[in-house]
Amino acid sequence: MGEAEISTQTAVALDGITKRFPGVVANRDIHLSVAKGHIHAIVGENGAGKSTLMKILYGMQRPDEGEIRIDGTPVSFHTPGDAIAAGIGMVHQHFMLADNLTVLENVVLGSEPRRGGLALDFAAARKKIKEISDAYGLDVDPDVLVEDIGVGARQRVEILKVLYRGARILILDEPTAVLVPHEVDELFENLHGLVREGITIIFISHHLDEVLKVADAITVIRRGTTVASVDPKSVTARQLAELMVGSELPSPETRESTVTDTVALEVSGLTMGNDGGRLLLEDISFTIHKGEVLGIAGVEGNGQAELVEAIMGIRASTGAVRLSGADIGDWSTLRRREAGIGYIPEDRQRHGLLLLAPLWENRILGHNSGGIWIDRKGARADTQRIVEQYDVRTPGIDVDAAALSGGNQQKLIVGREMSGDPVLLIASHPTRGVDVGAQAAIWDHLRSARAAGLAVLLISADLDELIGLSDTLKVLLRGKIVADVDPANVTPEQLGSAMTGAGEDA
Ligand SMILES: Nc1ncnc2c1ncn2[C@@H]1O[C@H](COP(=O)(O)OP(=O)(O)OP(=O)(O)O)[C@@H](O)[C@H]1O
Repeated sequence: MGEAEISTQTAVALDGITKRFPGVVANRDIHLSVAKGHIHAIVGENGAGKSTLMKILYGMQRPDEGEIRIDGTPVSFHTPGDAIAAGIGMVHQHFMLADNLTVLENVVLGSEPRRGGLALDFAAARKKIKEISDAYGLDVDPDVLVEDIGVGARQRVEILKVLYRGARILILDEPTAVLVPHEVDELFENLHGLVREGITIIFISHHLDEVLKVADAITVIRRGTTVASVDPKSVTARQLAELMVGSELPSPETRESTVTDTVALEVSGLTMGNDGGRLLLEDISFTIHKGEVLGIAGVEGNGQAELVEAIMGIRASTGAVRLSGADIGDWSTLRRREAGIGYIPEDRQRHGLLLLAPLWENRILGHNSGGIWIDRKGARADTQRIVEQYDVRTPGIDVDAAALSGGNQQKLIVGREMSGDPVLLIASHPTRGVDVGAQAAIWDHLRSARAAGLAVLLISADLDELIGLSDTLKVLLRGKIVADVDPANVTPEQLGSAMTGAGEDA
């Protein structure tokens, strides 16, 4: 490739990017070239340096070395504002929309310069939104409240928002993590619509099958550096995973039931009131035996969070919750934990970790009765064990949790919650954000704990995970269990449609 050709066709060029953090080189001499109008995927293990690289491209972090060129022109970003001005937009994994505002208001607010209290020109904004959604085939109704639309539509609003601000290069951070299969297909259609109109898309994903399906080019990052650029047509998911890890992967285990007759958790008639006249949970009953994984499938926001909070005693509910036969309905959350409930929360940054505390202090989080006596030595030794056993990539146990990559934070939480042989593990999205190798390792840990008698309540948006791990599978829709599904005989597509209520009346 000659220089001239690169400068006319390359939307983004990263040359020799290096970024150091204390004890870690997050990016080491990265070279990446993204062709204009391509969908370019970035894959790599947890902690490989993907997010850091994207933060550098979006002006959230400054590189220590290296050059960024946009459409051939060298740029230097100090803030995301600089990146946005250069035509770069970022869609984060956690949507940043205000539920109680309309789509139009969400798109306009935060992107319109407010001069001297002038009213925003909503008529012009509506016209522009219409133009953008027509041009790119993004189906959104500007006048609905965001709280009334589904996850896939919210994501379209986020994309529209950055296009509205003039982005021509979109960075998407694990865009499919929260979507059900048909929404993934819709998203991919939308992405194809965007690139046809000359938009360039860079996306990070751990879902290698999807990457192979949608990407025009793939770059693999391993331990901070770019190790390969591959053509999706010429590799398999397994080969891609092996490039990420740098060695061959073990073969997955087969399914074997370990369900016993001993009831670990019994939930009966669990009901939680009222969100504007609608029950958040309605008459939920099930039992989980020792050695059993009970999976709950559902589109996010259908009562999963409330169910977990009710069982953990975080939110009030009626009905009964029994752990190993004891009625724990009146117990505090801490007492429930001490009685043997491990809890992997949905939002690891808000509820799972103290980001500004070192890893070993995070080991104690939620597991200490509040007395003044803290067993530092024990906590440190056990943190070291978790780091090794769960392959948490970190310079040490004294760094703050905030310094770990997302996937490594997750591995730390899983390791902590599996410590001390819990009776019951409540696992909300236990492998969200972890790479395929770490996911297989966490599944192995869960399977062997299950074989030793652990009962697991599994909530996950990853349908392969739900189907692969669950002994019993139930579908939660609008706060009710609407279907029992046999995990041995269901495809992700069938499960996906049960989750959206498609088979509800069948
Ligand atoms: N603010 C920070 N301070 C210190 N170290 C950091 C910081 N941000 C990232 N790191 C380290 O840089 C490395 C790369 O992290 P990064 O978040 O870029 O990985 P990633 O590939 O996005 O991982 P994941 O798939 O888990 O999200 C990791 O070792 C991480 O611990």
